[in-house]
Amino acid sequence: MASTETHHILPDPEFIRPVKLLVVVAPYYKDVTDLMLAGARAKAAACRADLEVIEVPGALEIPPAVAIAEALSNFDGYVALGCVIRGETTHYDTVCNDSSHGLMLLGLQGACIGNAILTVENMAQAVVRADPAGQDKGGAAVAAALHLIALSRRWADARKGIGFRAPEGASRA
Ligand SMILES: Nc1c(NC[C@H](O)[C@H](O)[C@H](O)CO)[nH]c(=O)[nH]c1=O
Ligand SMILES: CC(=O)[C@@H](O)COP(=O)(O)O
Repeated sequence: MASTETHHILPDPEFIRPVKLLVVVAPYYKDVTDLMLAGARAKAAACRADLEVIEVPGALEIPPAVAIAEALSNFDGYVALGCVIRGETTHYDTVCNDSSHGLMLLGLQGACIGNAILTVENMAQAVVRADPAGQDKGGAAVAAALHLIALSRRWADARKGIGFRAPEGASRA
């Protein structure tokens, strides 16, 4: 008669790979991105994720930096930190639309990206959203990237049968 015993399969420690995140910061408004970086670091520490931080001149350079890293390095995911404040011309629209659209295109190709490029009317709006004690958009972007990484690993490992090892003698569930 078939055993009715339930075998609890355990995550195999060798398959719990630490997460490597690349944080791409555009310090066009450094006081704002410093706040978001503090929130990002706190969230990453709480989730035991490793962070590497690089800077680019502005928000328009964030998607290309992510694309280069995705092509040439081995990060599990990316966090975009930037702040775009409307000026006198339509350049605001270009910077906002092209930076967010660029990240979305990379995401649709499988890059795990949390986007905290703030697009605001003034500095007061930016600070409220950047402050870890406020809306903590930097921490939220880390959480978003980690969520996508978890999904990616869940389905990749399932496809390869990786991640779980039944106890000795147990039949694989
Ligand atoms: N106005 C803002 C910019 N503008 C700069 C562009 O992002 C870009 O670096 C430049 O056009 C050179 O390619 N960047 C921000 O991050 N925030 C702004 O408010
Ligand atoms: C978001 C921008 O590109 C903006 O800061 C540029 O200011 P302006 O439109 O006054 O040239």
